[in-house]
Amino acid sequence: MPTPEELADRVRACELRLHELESHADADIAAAARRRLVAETADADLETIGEYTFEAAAAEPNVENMVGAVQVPLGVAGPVTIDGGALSGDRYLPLATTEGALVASVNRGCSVLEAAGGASARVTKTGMTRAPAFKTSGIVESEALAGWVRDNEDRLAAAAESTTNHGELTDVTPYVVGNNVYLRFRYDTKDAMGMNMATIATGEACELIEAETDASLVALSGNLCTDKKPAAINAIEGRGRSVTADVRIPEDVVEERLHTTPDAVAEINTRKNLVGSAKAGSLGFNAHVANVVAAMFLATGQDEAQVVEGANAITTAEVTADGDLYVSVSIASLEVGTVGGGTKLPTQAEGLDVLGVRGGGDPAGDNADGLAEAIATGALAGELSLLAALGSRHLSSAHADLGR
Ligand SMILES: CC(C)(COP(=O)([O-])OP(=O)([O-])OC[C@H]1O[C@@H](n2cnc3c(N)ncnc32)[C@H](O)[C@@H]1OP(=O)([O-])[O-])[C@@H](O)C(=O)NCCC(=O)NCCSC(=O)C[C@@](C)(O)CC(=O)[O-]
Ligand SMILES: NC(=O)C1=CN([C@@H]2O[C@H](COP(=O)(O)OP(=O)(O)OC[C@H]3O[C@@H](n4cnc5c(N)ncnc54)[C@H](OP(=O)(O)O)[C@@H]3O)[C@@H](O)[C@H]2O)C=CC1
Repeated sequence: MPTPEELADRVRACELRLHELESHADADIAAAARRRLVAETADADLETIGEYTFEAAAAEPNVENMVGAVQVPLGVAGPVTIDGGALSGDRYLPLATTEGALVASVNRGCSVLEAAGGASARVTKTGMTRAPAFKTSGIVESEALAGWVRDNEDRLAAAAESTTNHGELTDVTPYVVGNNVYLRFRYDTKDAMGMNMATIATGEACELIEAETDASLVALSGNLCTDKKPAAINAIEGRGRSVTADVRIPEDVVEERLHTTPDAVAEINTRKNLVGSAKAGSLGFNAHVANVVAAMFLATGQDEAQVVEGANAITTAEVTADGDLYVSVSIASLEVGTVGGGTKLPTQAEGLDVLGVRGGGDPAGDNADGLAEAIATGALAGELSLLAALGSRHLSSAHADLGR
């Protein structure tokens, strides 16, 4: 086995390319060799980046040109009682973040949820989408293609599902724009977030379409999916899991633990999260759902670029007839999995263990539903705490005390 320095020398001599080192040494030595080369070029010390605790080989499906690992501090909020469709009982919520005051805020929110008897959570819609773009000769052929798709959903399902043991095609919706046709395939991907699964399955279905119609495939992803970009279609139609968490909090709990009133929280929610967001043209009618989505995504091995879709959330708050505070958070497009992607990495798998949702669920899909419910509960806690901090005018002092 060559040493890192010997491998680095061979790259310097142009005998090997930077991404070929794993073919000549184990993954840890390859990473060490790359670190040397990068440190030399950047004139930087990368010692801490090299102090990772898992075997580099474990990350081979997740990263290329590995040089080490970035460590993000991990905190927990809770425990909080969740009455979910898939997840029930007390859970600590794992949150990986560098934003001081965030975990404290979610923790305070969880303590309020506890004092109110816990949160309820349910997944209301499931489906990962992929929408290839087809080119036709014009509207006559576009309309014919849309018709062919509607008449042949069974054949498309058979082709798509031939590539997966778990995935099920649930719907194909055509969208026509002149000589462009976008077919939005939707799959139940069970416990997988499902982007690889849906992409591979859709590729197979596209071969059938090209064989049977005159349309030609331009791109397997035509952006109407929509992955990793802000898009109203996800906020309206959902993508991944559509999930809601809610709670009803007695007035005295709001006053004692949040230093504000149900009226103040409801008014701030309307003027900030609803009217303010509408005026801004935002898709996120919430305060900071992305904070919890991002922190729990990092902690549990989700695809962090999909925080974009995870921020498509609406927070509602109202005072009930007997003066309590009702608050809900509905995330329209939360793309989560408990198998595949980054979920197998050792620290991320332990993050899933904190919630009790590592791996495949029984029945399949239950663990990913449970993860979605836990994230929605964390988002609810975060919304409550931040809305209350705005009500009690504690936002800037909280961040001055904890975040600097
Ligand atoms: C900071 C607090 C919680 C203080 O809140 P407080 O009520 O003054 O604190 P407290 O000392 O009375 O403690 C209350 C509870 O908070 C928790 N707590 C308190 N301190 C800690 C700590 N060190 N570590 C862990 N948990 C903590 C804990 O649950 C504690 O209960 P206890 O366990 O003691 O019975 C509150 O002021 C707060 O939540 N502020 C809001 C901060 C926040 O939500 N920041 C989020 C990021 S803001 C942002 O990124 C987005 C933004 C704002 O730009 C979006 C927008 O435009 O809206
Ligand atoms: N390809 C693309 O365009 C994109 C890819 N990604 C990346 O895709 C990855 C996620 O894709 P994803 O398809 O979720 O993961 P993987 O590609 O890692 O595949 C997961 C596989 O796990 C198997 N599996 C085992 N048990 C279960 C179960 N209980 N439920 C569901 N599947 C199970 C399935 O195999 P089987 O299918 O045989 O049933 C499934 O295909 C991430 O790394 C992400 O970053 C992200 C965006 C776009």
